[in-house]
Amino acid sequence: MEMRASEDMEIGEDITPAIGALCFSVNDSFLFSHCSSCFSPLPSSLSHSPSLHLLYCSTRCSFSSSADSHLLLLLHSRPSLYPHGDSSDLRLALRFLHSLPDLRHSVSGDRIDGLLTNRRKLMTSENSGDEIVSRIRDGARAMAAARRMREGLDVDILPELDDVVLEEAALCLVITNAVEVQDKSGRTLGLALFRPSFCFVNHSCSPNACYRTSLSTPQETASSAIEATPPLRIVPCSSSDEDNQAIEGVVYSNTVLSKESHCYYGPTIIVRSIKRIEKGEEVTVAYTDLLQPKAVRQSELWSRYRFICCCRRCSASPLAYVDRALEEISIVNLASSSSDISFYTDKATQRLTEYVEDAISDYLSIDGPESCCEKLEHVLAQGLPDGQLECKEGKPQTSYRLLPLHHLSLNAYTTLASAYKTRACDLLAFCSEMDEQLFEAFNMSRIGVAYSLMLAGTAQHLFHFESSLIASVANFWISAGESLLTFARSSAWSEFVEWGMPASNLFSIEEHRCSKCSLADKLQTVRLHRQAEYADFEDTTREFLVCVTNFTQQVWSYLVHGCGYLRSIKNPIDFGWLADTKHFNVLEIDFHSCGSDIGSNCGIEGNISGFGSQEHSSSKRIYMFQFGFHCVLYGGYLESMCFGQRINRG
Ligand SMILES: C[S@@+](CC[C@H](N)C(=O)[O-])C[C@H]1O[C@@H](n2cnc3c(N)ncnc32)[C@H](O)[C@@H]1O
Repeated sequence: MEMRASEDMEIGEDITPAIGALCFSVNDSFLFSHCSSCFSPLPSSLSHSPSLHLLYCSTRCSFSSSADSHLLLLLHSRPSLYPHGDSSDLRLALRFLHSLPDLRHSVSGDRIDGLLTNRRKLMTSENSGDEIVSRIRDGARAMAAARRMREGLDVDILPELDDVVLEEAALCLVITNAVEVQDKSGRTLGLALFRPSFCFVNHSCSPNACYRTSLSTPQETASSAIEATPPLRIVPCSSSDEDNQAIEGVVYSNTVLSKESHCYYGPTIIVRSIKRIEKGEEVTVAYTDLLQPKAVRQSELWSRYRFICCCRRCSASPLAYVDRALEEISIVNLASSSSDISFYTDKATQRLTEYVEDAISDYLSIDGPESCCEKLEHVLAQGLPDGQLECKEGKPQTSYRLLPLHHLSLNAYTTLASAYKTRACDLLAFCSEMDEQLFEAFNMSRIGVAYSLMLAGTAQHLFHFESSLIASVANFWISAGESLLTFARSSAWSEFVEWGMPASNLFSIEEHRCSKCSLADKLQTVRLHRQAEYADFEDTTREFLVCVTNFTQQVWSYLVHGCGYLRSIKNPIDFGWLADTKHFNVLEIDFHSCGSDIGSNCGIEGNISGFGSQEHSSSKRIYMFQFGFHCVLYGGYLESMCFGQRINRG
């Protein structure tokens, strides 16, 4: 089953109305703070009285009589029943089963009520050792026990595996179709199963659509019911008779769906085009993070959905540039036969992955951010630490380095941007006036800003080759912009700039409006007309890049002062030298020949006092502010393409 466009569509158009959820469930961690029915935050009087029962915000919401509350009691008294963590998918599967009017008529082949369970593929005997299979088995037994408990039956004797086929199928259906639901701040609150119009949309690693979820309370839903609803512009399609039979009657016509979607409250989902789509073309979304290399995407898709993606990007031969960039490491001084290359590359990649993951996990431990920064900067600057990869006897020491666009480098930038920010906040919490710690905190924020720019710049480069990366790029530019704005507005500047200006001067966007680009006007149009004009997208991007190239020249060396790895990056928004194929030869690549000068130093050297006083100039601060303003505007412009009206940030 798949969904095809019923008409031509431009970039940045909603292609479905708000599709309602069939059922939804909050994550375990929000059970006592959010309504189990509509996900709205609970009044503090309720959320401060921990209970083993599900909590609801109103009587209207407390209608559920599925076995989900019994499941919670059961898992609390017998945790060994389901030792796999969060139970929201089990509760969602129970709610789904409970919502079916007639189970006998709902099950058809590998589908329940038209939705694919994928149970046949997920539970085959050759997969029996997989983690997901034991999770489904244990989950299905716990669900069956909870259903027995609701019927008042004995739960001391656990049901046999053969007796939990329906529960197993419902859980497989949830794993195959459910989507995470976020609140306005981007926190994942829970899971939802949406109507078939969304569930029939397949995956691609170069998708032409994306989706956004939103939440509404019963009151908001009632008031929005009077608004005009956009049409459903996709239709289900299948060449299989079995599928067509199974979905008969469950796919709603445009009119019915338009009306019915307003009967729901809680999560809704809207699909939106991120590329031009022609009538009859399949509409696809991403089920996995598109900034991962092919092997990682394939492995994730296989373990959860059991399919091998054959999309345009995955089947490109030779490998698509973006995928090469995300996975290729540089090997310097490799003196071995060509047959050994892939052996060493695989081994080095495995070690680099372990090393980076280990460093990232340090972040959450006590004193973690500091050790995390040290390790990550070390691996970025120097590659695998000595002795991490055994070499054959007599071979010269080989160096394995991550290239700046490698997916592990991208993960490292994300973590470093956040770790430096955390370290700065921690330091500021303990320092009063101008002292060493204030300098250090300022230093940390500065490097954090530089890493967030690296992330945005590298993603922008990849986006040029793979336009479906738009949502990530939007997010990275907004984060980089927000970091720059916060840094420029920081009151610590007044300690360094002799003829400093008050930070309040850096709040007026109008005063600093750019005369060289039209980004601010573009976003204003989006706000006024609730729809952007994306026809001149390429021109807008070009204008933005011209402006930020200028800002980069003004502030980059200041931002990366004293940071060994970042100093080796000449320009964080120009990675054109990497796209030059000759540099991609794994044997030839050498940072030094690519305009980089990674030395033995990494991490921050010295402190801010090492700067000349002219470095902390008011003009630097203003450039920083204008740079941030551009990044937030451009990120907001891209975000409005992917998500419509969610352009409230900045
Ligand atoms: C949410 S459903 C999508 C609709 C589904 N094709 C159907 O028939 O109902 C997810 C399942 O669809 C299938 N699927 C999605 N994208 C696919 C792709 N690119 N290639 C092969 N199978 C895919 C997988 O079986 C996956 O578990």
